[in-house]
Amino acid sequence: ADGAQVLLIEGGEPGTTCARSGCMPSKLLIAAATAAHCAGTSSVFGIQTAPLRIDGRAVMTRVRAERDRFVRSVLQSYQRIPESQRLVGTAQFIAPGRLQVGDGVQVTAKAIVIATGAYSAVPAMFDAVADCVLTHETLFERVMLPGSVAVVGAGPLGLELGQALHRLGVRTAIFDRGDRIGGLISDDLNASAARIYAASLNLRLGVELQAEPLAAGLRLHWQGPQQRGSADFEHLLIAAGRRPKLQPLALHNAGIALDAHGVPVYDRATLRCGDSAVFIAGDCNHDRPLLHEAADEGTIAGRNAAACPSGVQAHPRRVPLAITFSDPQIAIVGDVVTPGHVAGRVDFADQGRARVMNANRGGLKLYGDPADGRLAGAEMVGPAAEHLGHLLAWAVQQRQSVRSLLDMPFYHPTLEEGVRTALRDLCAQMPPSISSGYVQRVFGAGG
Ligand SMILES: Cc1cc2nc3c(=O)[nH]c(=O)nc-3n(C[C@H](O)[C@H](O)[C@H](O)COP(=O)(O)OP(=O)(O)OC[C@H]3O[C@@H](n4cnc5c(N)ncnc54)[C@H](O)[C@@H]3O)c2cc1C
Ligand SMILES: NC(=O)c1ccc[n+]([C@@H]2O[C@H](COP(=O)([O-])OP(=O)(O)OC[C@H]3O[C@@H](n4cnc5c(N)ncnc54)[C@H](O)[C@@H]3O)[C@@H](O)[C@H]2O)c1
Repeated sequence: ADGAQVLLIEGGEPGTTCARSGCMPSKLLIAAATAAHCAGTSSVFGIQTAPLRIDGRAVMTRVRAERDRFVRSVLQSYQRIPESQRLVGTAQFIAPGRLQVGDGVQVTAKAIVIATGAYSAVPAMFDAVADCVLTHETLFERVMLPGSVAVVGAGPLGLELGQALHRLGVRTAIFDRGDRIGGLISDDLNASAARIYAASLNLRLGVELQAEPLAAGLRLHWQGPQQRGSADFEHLLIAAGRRPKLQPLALHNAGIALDAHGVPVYDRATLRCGDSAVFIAGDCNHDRPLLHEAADEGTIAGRNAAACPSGVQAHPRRVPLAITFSDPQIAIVGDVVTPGHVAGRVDFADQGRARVMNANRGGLKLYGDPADGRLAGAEMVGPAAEHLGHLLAWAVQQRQSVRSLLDMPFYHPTLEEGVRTALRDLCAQMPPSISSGYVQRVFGAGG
């Protein structure tokens, strides 16, 4: 990188979390689940299919075969790194700027980048049923789909995998001790999402759990302000958050400050830990644990490590964008929390194209800054949120105003017309100096 001599130290299975047990196998499972769901719900269009039969072994065979292809492709890039620049073993600091790798080799470096990822945290309360616990690291290794699964956590991971398993015929229930779903922030969209998902999933929010082992499987008890119950399951799928994988690094020897959770204190524009020559990138810094952010951070940390100490630079970061690939999808874009920002909305229940597709569920909320008329952020649960989320993120990053976005073309009949409805509503919430004079140009129905 940038002329520096580099050594890559890998302590586990190379091939990345994304390809091995994260983004790619989860999307492969979701693709199978979507195929089953479409076949099972086609009667709404007047199309009858023979009784649906899901071959769990064939589903898992395809998931693993395609997953292995993605892993192989990562490994090919890894193997293109000259052998002299790769070291296998778990790294730990023994002094600032000095690492021990595995049992033997010691490495001294002018700068060190920590990019050790994260791991699924299995709460200690499930120790008694440890034999029944699945995580994203073990689920995709299975040859068959499980018979029944209780999913702990309704964040992006629990919602994606829980819904996919349900659609593939696995008896599934999703539990969360909080009341949020898929990372949604606004109360009204979150409540609407919870209603939508609860209509098809056994979704239990705001409950505390207790698990007891059975001869085969486990019994799960749940209790919350409005509900209590128990049921037996073969497995628990833990989707209760991922923690930075920092423990093996012995960071107390690294000469850097740590926060209350043991994560290095660092600057998110440079990824540098204090004034040290240590940089931290990806899931292990617990900031934006997503693939495109981890890749950006790797580049920034690598460049700055090569230039350290005199040439360390602050790098601009992209507008936040997070997508959950559940159905309906969830997208969160930019700034959705600043007090004083105004919001415009659309409900997809009556949106033309969404009704055509029988996907008329959910809503979109756009946030704008009344001081300058700029689109600041968006939150959505609804059809094609992965695509609309991108459009909105690009608009936010380009600092587009709501008025300038309303001047863009909107084809008919499209889901984008729903975005226009929300933009119009947002424009109406802006002060007259920004909203007045806007002429609604309506070509055709829908939207
Ligand atoms: C089920 C699931 C679905 C996901 N879906 C998406 C998605 O759809 N879109 C998205 O953007 N993100 C998704 N993510 C998140 C995404 O996978 C991660 O943000 C990304 O893979 C993080 O990359 P990383 O390089 O930080 O970590 P990793 O890929 O985990 O790499 C860390 C590496 O460090 C090695 N290591 C750890 N400790 C040491 C040590 N002490 N010494 C030496 N080596 C060490 C590990 O072996 C590993 O190879 C998903 C995650 C999960 C779990
Ligand atoms: N599409 C995507 O980009 C995607 C998909 C899956 C995962 N991921 C990434 O993977 C990481 C992990 O995802 P996640 O959904 O596990 O994390 P999360 O922290 O977003 O959600 C975890 C959920 O588990 C709940 N929880 C924690 N302990 C619990 C307990 N004991 N009982 C009941 N509920 C409990 C929490 O209240 C929370 O809602 C995230 O960083 C996410 O960004 C991304």
